Amino acid sequence: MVKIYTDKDASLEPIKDKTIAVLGYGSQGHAWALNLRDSGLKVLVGLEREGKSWEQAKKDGFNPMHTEDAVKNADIIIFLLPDMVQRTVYLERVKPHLRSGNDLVFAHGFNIHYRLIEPPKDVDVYMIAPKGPGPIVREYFVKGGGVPALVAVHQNYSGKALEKALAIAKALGATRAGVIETTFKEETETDLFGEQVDLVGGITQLMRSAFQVLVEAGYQPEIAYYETINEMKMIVDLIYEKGFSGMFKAVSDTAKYGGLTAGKYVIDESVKKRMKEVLDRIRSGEFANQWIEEYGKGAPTLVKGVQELENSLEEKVGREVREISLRGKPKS
Ligand SMILES: NC(=O)c1ccc[n+]([C@@H]2O[C@H](COP(=O)([O-])OP(=O)(O)OC[C@H]3O[C@@H](n4cnc5c(N)ncnc54)[C@H](O)[C@@H]3O)[C@@H](O)[C@H]2O)c1
Ligand SMILES: CC(C)(O)[C@@H](O)C(=O)O
Ligand SMILES: [Mg+2]
Ligand SMILES: [Mg+2]
Repeated sequence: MVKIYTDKDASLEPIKDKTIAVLGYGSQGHAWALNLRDSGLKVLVGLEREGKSWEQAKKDGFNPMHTEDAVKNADIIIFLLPDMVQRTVYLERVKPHLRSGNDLVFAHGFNIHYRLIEPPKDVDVYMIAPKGPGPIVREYFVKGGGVPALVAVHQNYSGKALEKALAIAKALGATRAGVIETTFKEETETDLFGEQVDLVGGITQLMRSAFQVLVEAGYQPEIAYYETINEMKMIVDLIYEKGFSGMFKAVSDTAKYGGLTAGKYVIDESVKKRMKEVLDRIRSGEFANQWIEEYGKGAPTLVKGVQELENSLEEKVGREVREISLRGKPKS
């Protein structure tokens, strides 16, 4: 059984007198800066320029500063910038000011694993990778809980890198749930795989395809939305809390039988075969190269895909239907 670190296995001691620079104030950045500060740590927010994130950080009571200034004043530097931005910021703003004994910290292993960032030998390099979106990392913390995370050490110059990773995980709230040790390789490859075939790519495509089939067959879009998209949350909440068997216990025998038979027909071995191809492309570095190239061209596929999604019938209908279903959701 894998070792799961919880609050009792972690102490803030190794980082309590350190200054921490959080670079970026987006999805993860705002959650980390706020959680670490609420845990009593000294946090600076470093940003490239004044703008939306800068204003938000100010509203949240930080005194945001330019990246170099945060780096010069920090012992621990946390990269919470988009993965494609981290290399340039590292080379131009972080590396020139790095001091022996600094810590470079990541929330995802992409830049280290694919060697976009190659740190000097005299710094610690480690990761705390939350297994959930940034806003939830903040929400759970505020409510007294925490989102689970993975920790990994790439370089242990001080000999204390794991203790410090666990300390940050504790300050983030992650050890209130559970933290598992991994490697940069395992985190990077599994995280990319999960978000591509399942969490972000797979689920969106599955729900949109099911919605489109019903609408194209003449059913009302609102009914199709309730059925194929809106109810997913309740089903996934049951899986989250009680596993697949718990979810199966909550649905009818008709749904069980139909689900078992049609599910395997739709998501068949050919889907698994393509999932394996996706994993191969991640492991070989082909996906990383493709994404770097796409980003270099201004990310046209990403921009077009998001626009298409935003203008889709399912999003239009969703905006109306969500108002209705959120009205019914109990406030917690
Ligand atoms: N989003 C998540 O929930 C999530 C979950 C786990 C791990 N991660 C990892 O956390 C890291 C941060 O991801 P995120 O989704 O929070 O980032 P994000 O896209 O929300 O980051 C936005 C921040 O980066 C700044 N930024 C954006 N473009 C920039 C540019 N060109 N130059 C300089 N600064 C720029 C913005 O001002 C903002 O402060 C990544 O390594 C990601 O893989 C994210
Ligand atoms: C929240 C996710 C999908 O788990 C994360 O990996 C990301 O990249 O945003
Ligand atoms: Mg990810
Ligand atoms: Mg992830």
